[in-house]
Amino acid sequence: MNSNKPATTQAAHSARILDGNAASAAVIERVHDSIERHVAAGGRRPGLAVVLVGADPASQIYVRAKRRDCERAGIEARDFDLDASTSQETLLDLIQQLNDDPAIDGILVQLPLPAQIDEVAVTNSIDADKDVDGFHAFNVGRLALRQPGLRPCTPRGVMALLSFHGLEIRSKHAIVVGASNIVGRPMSLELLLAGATTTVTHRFTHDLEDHVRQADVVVCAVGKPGVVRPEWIQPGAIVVDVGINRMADGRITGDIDFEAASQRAAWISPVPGGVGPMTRAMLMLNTAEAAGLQVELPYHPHSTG
Ligand SMILES: Nc1nc2c(c(=O)[nH]1)N[C@@H](CN(C=O)c1ccc(C(=O)N[C@@H](CCC(=O)O)C(=O)O)cc1)CN2
Repeated sequence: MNSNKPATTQAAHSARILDGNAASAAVIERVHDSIERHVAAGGRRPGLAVVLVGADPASQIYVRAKRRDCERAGIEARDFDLDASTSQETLLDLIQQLNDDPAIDGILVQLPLPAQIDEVAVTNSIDADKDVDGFHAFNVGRLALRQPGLRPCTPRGVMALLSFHGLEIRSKHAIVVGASNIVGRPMSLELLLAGATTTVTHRFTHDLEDHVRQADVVVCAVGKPGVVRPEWIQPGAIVVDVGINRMADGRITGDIDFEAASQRAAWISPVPGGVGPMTRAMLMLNTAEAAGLQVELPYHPHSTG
């Protein structure tokens, strides 16, 4: 070992990790505590209907994990696994039964649905008070009008992940890359609600690079590896990667090169282990709230306005 080597090499900067596994475990524990207190006091255990249509491999993984989360949280999961050829009418009939069932507090229909079924018709057929995915037009409207009710799980999970790590968003310039109904649009509403100056980019946006370069907070939800290049990220930015891309070898990766972006960002969420577990934890939280329970959270939610 050469002890005379000049100490000129600087340690490479590495971002701090937005740890979705730790944050989600903390939320699920609080949901569990609240439910067990309620049940010990003679209350009914919350019930979640978990509906999977078809056998999409990714959906099967997510639904299996959600059913496991229900066990951890003390929520009664009722499983409905329907054939890929199920008609829209059959699915709407099932949702009507679940809407009318007093033992069911939340209804989750895993997306995407097979092509013969209209997703909008299905999500809007769920009783808005049981809409634990927060996709019903009424619940999205509430979020838009600063009267949040049941909120979409992924955007709520991103906000919870930031809060869990003590990150303040108010007055920051945030960019949401991708404008899907499930993530991008409600994500922009969450950021607005938290007081961020919010830009949403989408497939018709010119000069994505210019927008990303100006952002203090980058939330990327496209589902395309490399869509945001690491060199566009402002030094010290917060990077939240919502993308989940399955590689040929079975591994999953996000939309942004994690190693390279870590050299510039102050904080970054990994894939796996970032937003995905938070999406699931928010489903548990929404179900407890739909059942009328108050859950004391392990973080201070962003103040709204
Ligand atoms: N009804 C819904 N459908 C879909 C939603 C949703 O919120 N409600 N969102 C996405 C997928 N999604 C939720 O279901 C989801 C995505 C990822 C994860 C997750 O736990 N990811 C893990 C990795 C899991 C793996 O190995 O693949 C991680 O990132 O660490 C959970 C849920 C579309 N559909």
